[in-house]
Amino acid sequence: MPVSNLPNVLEIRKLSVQFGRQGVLRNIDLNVPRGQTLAVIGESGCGKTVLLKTLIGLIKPTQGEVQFDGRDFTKLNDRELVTQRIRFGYLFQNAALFDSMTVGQNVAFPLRQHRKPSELEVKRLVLDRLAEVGLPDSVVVKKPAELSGGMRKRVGMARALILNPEMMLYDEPTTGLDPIMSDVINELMMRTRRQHQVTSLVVTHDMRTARKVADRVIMLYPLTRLRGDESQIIFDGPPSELENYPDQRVRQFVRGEAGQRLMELREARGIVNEDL
Ligand SMILES: Nc1ncnc2c1ncn2[C@@H]1O[C@H](COP(=O)(O)OP(=O)(O)OP(=O)(O)O)[C@@H](O)[C@H]1O
Repeated sequence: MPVSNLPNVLEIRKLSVQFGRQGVLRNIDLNVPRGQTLAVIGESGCGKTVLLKTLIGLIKPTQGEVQFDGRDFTKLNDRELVTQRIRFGYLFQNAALFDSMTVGQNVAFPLRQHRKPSELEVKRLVLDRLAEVGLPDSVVVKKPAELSGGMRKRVGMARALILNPEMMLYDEPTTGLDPIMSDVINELMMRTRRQHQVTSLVVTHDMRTARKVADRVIMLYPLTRLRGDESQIIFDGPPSELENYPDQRVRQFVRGEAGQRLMELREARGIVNEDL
């Protein structure tokens, strides 16, 4: 069955997030079918990470609902949130490993926090997950500082997978990695989807990642520069439609062209036909 025919696991309704007087997200409506890999793109500061954090209750929305598997996350108390959050695996932007712990302790951390495993079970699961992300047993005793950026991301991924999440959230999974290591991470995300049948949401600037791993892409636009009350999601479709999409803000973003943005900056500064 095509992924799009599956029921929604995530339903976001009229979601708005505001910090003081700064509006970041406005009236976001989004349904994500179970098993889909959705990439969220958009320029720096448009609210991609805020969206991700709001989904798992790390940020409270000003308005709206986030239904995961039929449960409104915005209505849960802190204790319920902790229990529900283990259904998500979160790969943070910089892998966010604990520097003072070994790799083994980092990967085992969620397991020890939320279950009561025997030491034998911990060892087996940690080594399994590390093998799954292509890391040898020998890294278990190392500290994160001794690893390369790509290895740290993979350790972060092993940790995110240790409790068998239903949904994976990736925040800039390839940022700061060379093209080969980025592709290793892309392949791992695809394998994780196949092996664990997870739904995935990938926040990324990396168009290679969006094109390769996603069934569907949404592009968010910064609220401050939206025209009137148009939707903040200015693109929603398969990656193949990005390149020639009629909205030039989308085309220029995916092609990495500054055109529209330069014009807006010139307009804001009252400059016409001049270099910035
Ligand atoms: N906890 C917070 N308190 C106040 N403002 C915040 C908070 N978190 C994010 N912001 C603001 O919200 C805006 C959107 O931030 P966000 O991190 O979601 O952007 P982004 O699209 O993920 O950018 P990038 O691609 O650079 O990571 C920024 O202006 C940021 O300063």
